[in-house]
Amino acid sequence: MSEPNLNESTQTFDPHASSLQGEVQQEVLDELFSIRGSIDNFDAQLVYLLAERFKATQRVGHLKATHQLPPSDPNREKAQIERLRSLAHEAHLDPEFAEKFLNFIISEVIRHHQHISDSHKSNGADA
Ligand SMILES: C=C(O[C@@H]1C=C(C(=O)O)C=C[C@H]1O)C(=O)O
Repeated sequence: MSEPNLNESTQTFDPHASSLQGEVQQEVLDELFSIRGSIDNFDAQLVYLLAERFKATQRVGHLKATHQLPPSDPNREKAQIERLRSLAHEAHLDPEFAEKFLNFIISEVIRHHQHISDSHKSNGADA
């Protein structure tokens, strides 16, 4: 996985941005900022993980387009959802949320695959 780098948006990010400044005791804010530091690290990992997942699914999209395969694979999705729900249960994450999250990602992947397939066809690759 590629390493997060310090680009403009990460350099200008203010980890202490808050609507609570001046509203609560400094002690409380300090604890909040400390917890938010972890949240920011998790968010960065999520973005980089998702980017790697999309790189892999793009490869699947090109493979499917080359071999005229459909963008979605409902049986694969069913198996993934069942597995993810079980993992979520083990991890004390709401399985409903895990399923919704995976479906959200998969629907974006299918959209990409449709796009790849359309471009492939309009480039005359299947002629
Ligand atoms: C990536 C694929 O294409 C689609 C997207 C999936 C995903 O994002 O995991 C799973 C199944 C397919 O509907 C695949 O077939 O493996």
